[in-house]
Amino acid sequence: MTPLLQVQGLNKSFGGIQVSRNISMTLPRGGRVALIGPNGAGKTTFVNLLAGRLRPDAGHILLDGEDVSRLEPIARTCLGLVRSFQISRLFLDLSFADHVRLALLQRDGQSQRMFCSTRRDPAREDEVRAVLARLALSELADLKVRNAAYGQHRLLEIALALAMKAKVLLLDEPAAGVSRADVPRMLQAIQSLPADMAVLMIEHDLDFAFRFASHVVVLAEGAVIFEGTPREVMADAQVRSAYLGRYADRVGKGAA
Ligand SMILES: Nc1ncnc2c1ncn2[C@@H]1O[C@H](COP(=O)(O)OP(=O)(O)OP(=O)(O)O)[C@@H](O)[C@H]1O
Repeated sequence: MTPLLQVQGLNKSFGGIQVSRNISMTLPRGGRVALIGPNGAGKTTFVNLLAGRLRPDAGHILLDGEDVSRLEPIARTCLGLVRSFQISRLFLDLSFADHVRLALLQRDGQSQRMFCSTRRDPAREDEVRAVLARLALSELADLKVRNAAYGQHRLLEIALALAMKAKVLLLDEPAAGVSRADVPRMLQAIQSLPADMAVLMIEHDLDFAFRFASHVVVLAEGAVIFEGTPREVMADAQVRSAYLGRYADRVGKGAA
């Protein structure tokens, strides 16, 4: 079966410095993959290439077999390759339910309707409630984004990807900046996403990444240096020296 997402030989340079080196990987339907690596390894650049914010110098990105490498970000989003919404793009004076409603309207190609009609479609309202409930956000339905906590904003970003019916969700450090107490809730939210949605997450918090992922890709100096299960990644000598060092030792001791 064709993998949902296929990345073939992506290269990207900035001013003569190669930041992505011949990156290839696949993501199956429902895959849960963490992308890890040291600072400057090229993780964000890679996600920018996938999402369409950057164009590769060479290589291809195929979604469901269709080459999307030259498409604009919005066209990729419409095909189901969705990057988690950035907090800076939320509307402070709209509620959580409003945001989900807008995402559903956009998904269904009806976003112009919000200007033409104030009538609420009962089926859509059911869906708004279902999306919020899935992420345990029902109680915040009427809360304006302005009055919500940072961790709640980040949960809303995931709710929007759910509403958009993402096939592949790209998450850029979902736990970053979230208070320690809220991290388990974030993990739970991500784990509650539909089983057929593939999720690729960049994450510096390795405990978080390894709890989420069944497969881990390690980038260093722009290239994939290792892929495997969290256990295999922690056991690999090259990965330990390039990146994991103290983390793997700490976890190893903790487990002993
Ligand atoms: N637009 C750009 N122009 C020039 N250099 C860039 C640009 N974007 C990224 N870089 C460089 O590319 C390299 C990889 O950066 P990138 O942000 O992709 O790494 P990263 O793995 O996401 O790092 P971090 O974990 O610190 O966020 C870095 O050396 C960075 O300075």
